[in-house]
Amino acid sequence: MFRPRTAHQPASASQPEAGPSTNITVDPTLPGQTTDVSTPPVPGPSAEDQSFISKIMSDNPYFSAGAGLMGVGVVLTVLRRSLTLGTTFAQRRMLVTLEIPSKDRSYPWFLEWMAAQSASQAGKGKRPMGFRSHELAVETSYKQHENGSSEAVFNLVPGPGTHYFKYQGTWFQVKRERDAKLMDLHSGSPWETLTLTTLSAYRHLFSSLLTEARALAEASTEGKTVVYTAWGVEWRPFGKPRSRREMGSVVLAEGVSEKIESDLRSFLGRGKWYAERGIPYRRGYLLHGPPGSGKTSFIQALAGSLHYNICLLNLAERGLTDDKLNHLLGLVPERSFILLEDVDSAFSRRVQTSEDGYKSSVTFSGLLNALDGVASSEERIIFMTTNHYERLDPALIRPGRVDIHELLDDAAGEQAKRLFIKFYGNSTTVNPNGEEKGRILREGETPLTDQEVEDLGNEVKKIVEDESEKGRTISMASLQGLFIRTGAKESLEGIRELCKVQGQEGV
Ligand SMILES: Nc1ncnc2c1ncn2[C@@H]1O[C@H](COP(=O)(O)OP(=O)(O)OP(=O)(O)O)[C@@H](O)[C@H]1O
Repeated sequence: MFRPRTAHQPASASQPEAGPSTNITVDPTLPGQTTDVSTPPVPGPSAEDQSFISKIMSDNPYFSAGAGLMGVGVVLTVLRRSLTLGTTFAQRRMLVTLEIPSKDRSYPWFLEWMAAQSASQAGKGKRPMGFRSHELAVETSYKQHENGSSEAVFNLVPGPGTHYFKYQGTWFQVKRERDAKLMDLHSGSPWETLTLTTLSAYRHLFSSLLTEARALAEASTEGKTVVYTAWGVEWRPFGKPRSRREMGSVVLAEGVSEKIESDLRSFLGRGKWYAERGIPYRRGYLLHGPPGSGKTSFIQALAGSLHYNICLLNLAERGLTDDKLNHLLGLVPERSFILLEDVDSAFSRRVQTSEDGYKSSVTFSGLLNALDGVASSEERIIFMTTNHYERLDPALIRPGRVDIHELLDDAAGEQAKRLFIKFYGNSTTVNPNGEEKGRILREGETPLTDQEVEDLGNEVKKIVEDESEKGRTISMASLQGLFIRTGAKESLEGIRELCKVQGQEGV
């Protein structure tokens, strides 16, 4: 309360001085006045206030409930945190995970294995693996029948998400994750990862599971030749694996096939010998000759006979650069031939131009460097084919790059006879895929005796030789086409008609 100063009061006494504690003299007669007032530096709740708060806390049910809830929340948070930590710790100690990125070779093997498990369980009437999930993916494969026709088989496998399966009595979790942001730049497919988890004690099952998956993948290509083509900077199987072509189904001039095969067989397995002498471990073969003389068929048959696959490379492919070529030739799948077809069209004038005028970015020196493969000491078997030997640059076919040059020509008399017997003989015959089958007679055709086949074969030989003397030849591919279309006797006249002036294009 404001009071006016009285006359007897000294001015100094009535004016408070600055300071933490100021003594003010006031009229003691005034009620409610103290003689010594201390001004506290920080205002705070008085004892009265404190007792008020605690009273509210204890008396007010809302406040006490809130405080209780807060306490429960804190406890739960602590529990949850400890549980997470505990789980992580337990996971680290007790669980083991295996990551298979989509880049890895075992990735398609494992998916194929999962598809096979699913299919076999479904076949046994059980609920197939992964069916518990609502996220399925389809893995389509082809099944080839005895008669050569093929049928698409759809296998449902667990799609992206988490799934469980049992292997050798142990539960596994498999997480299939797809990263929408990450792309495999070369294949254009989304980046995927499979993470397998199981108990640490069963970690050894990972390797047996992957071995089983690999064996299954290999079994599907057993007896087949896989043809790979370049896909960006990696090799990808082209189409389904093909049945191996029998060596006997490709009829070459006397001794040619045996010569190449024995050279290759003696090269294989001599890596140490080459390494000791510092020679790059590679062998190059050039098969040249007119179209339809069996160059590609022979390479296929040779690959089949040695249980090799084929990496087919088209040098005129768009986007193929020196770097990519070098990379591809350095990453050839094991047990594979590299096949460069029609190398003449690629580099006949040291500039590679495709039919539509597209100029490849692969340079001639880039090809030579890639073929030499300075960086690689791995086994390399390179086959090249051409219809125009004379157009090839000598640098491309010099020794060391091409070790064996072999001409596969139009049919010689003896070759034509052997092919005739293969088609019309009673013991063995070949179908167009080169598979040896029992003789299938055409409608109204009477089987020939062995003697008749031999006699007709000799006639075929004579016709081909006579025509050849006149400078008229026939390709093996044309003979094959004729033998497929006509009966044995009619084919003789057909051969005469089909013989062309030597060097004429076409089969
Ligand atoms: N010597 C042969 N023996 C058996 N069949 C052959 C022979 N030559 C060609 N053929 C048949 O002809 C067809 C074409 O043969 P292939 O593609 O191997 O010939 P190519 O010499 O590689 O031809 P191109 O030079 O045009 O590539 C195939 O179906 C094959 O079975």
